Amino acid sequence: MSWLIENEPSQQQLAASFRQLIEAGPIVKIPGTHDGMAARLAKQAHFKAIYLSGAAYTASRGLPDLGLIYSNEVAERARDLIRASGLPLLVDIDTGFGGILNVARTAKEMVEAKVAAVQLEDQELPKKCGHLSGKKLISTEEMIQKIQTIKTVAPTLYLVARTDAKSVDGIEEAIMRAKQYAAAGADAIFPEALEHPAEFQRFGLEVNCPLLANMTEFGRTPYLTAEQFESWGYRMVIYPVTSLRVAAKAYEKVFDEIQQTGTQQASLEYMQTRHELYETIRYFDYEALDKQIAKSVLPDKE
Ligand SMILES: C[C@](O)(C(=O)O)[C@H](CC(=O)O)C(=O)O
Repeated sequence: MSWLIENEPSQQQLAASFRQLIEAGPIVKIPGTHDGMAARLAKQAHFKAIYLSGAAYTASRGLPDLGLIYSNEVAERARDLIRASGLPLLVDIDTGFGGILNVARTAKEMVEAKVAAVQLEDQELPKKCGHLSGKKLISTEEMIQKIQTIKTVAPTLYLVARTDAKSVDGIEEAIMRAKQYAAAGADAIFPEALEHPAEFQRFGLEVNCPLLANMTEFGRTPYLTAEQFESWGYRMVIYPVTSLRVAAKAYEKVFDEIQQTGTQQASLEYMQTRHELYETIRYFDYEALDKQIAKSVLPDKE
């Protein structure tokens, strides 16, 4: 799918595909794609759904993940990813960007952007990365109201409710909240920052609802495979910040090389070539749309 040259599914179709993927199994591996290029490459790698991470989105703007952003900004990036890939997108909407009315506005904007699914967390503002210390939670009642609001104003959105309670009040509280969020209408539960396989397993046994595992890097969760999560009953696993971390390290390295040597030549083999780049974004199909643009011929050397 590419915005101007292919038909784009509707929000309802994308949300239904997302739900169907989760229900049908096997576990859905959902990579974070922080921009349109990453979204297209994820599609090229045959992923069936993609994720827009709050941490990666904010970092891509040079900002910390501390609740500094607004729903319309995230919706705009979400729209880019959907236009670029045509894939069902799960968006991290943090706390919903405020209180109940802000949650309602966010949900509406996500539907307008053709987002298939959203992930809402039970932290207070300013929110923090789930794997850091010092988080504060809103009450279970307030989170339930937020969940019900989304279901009322945007019934087609697939809703993943995240609880950060494990690292604040312990696993019993996290399980209790998860059950209440599912009863309030959440389609799936995301238990954040679990630290041991036994905790993932316990959640799987006690919470009777589709579950999402967060396989972020350098966090509290040990590196576990999609197959392991699946064996404990999980239906989705996200790799939220991977694309951004890998890309950032790569350009950190090449910037250093240019500073040190005055040329980027030693890095050419790690780059997407001009040809590969144009293939990814379907450059020539866009060019062909306008007969006034002469068809480009690429230099032999890539
Ligand atoms: C899932 C998450 O909310 C995100 O923004 O992608 C983060 C990821 C991270 O900071 O590594 C999280 O709070 O786990």
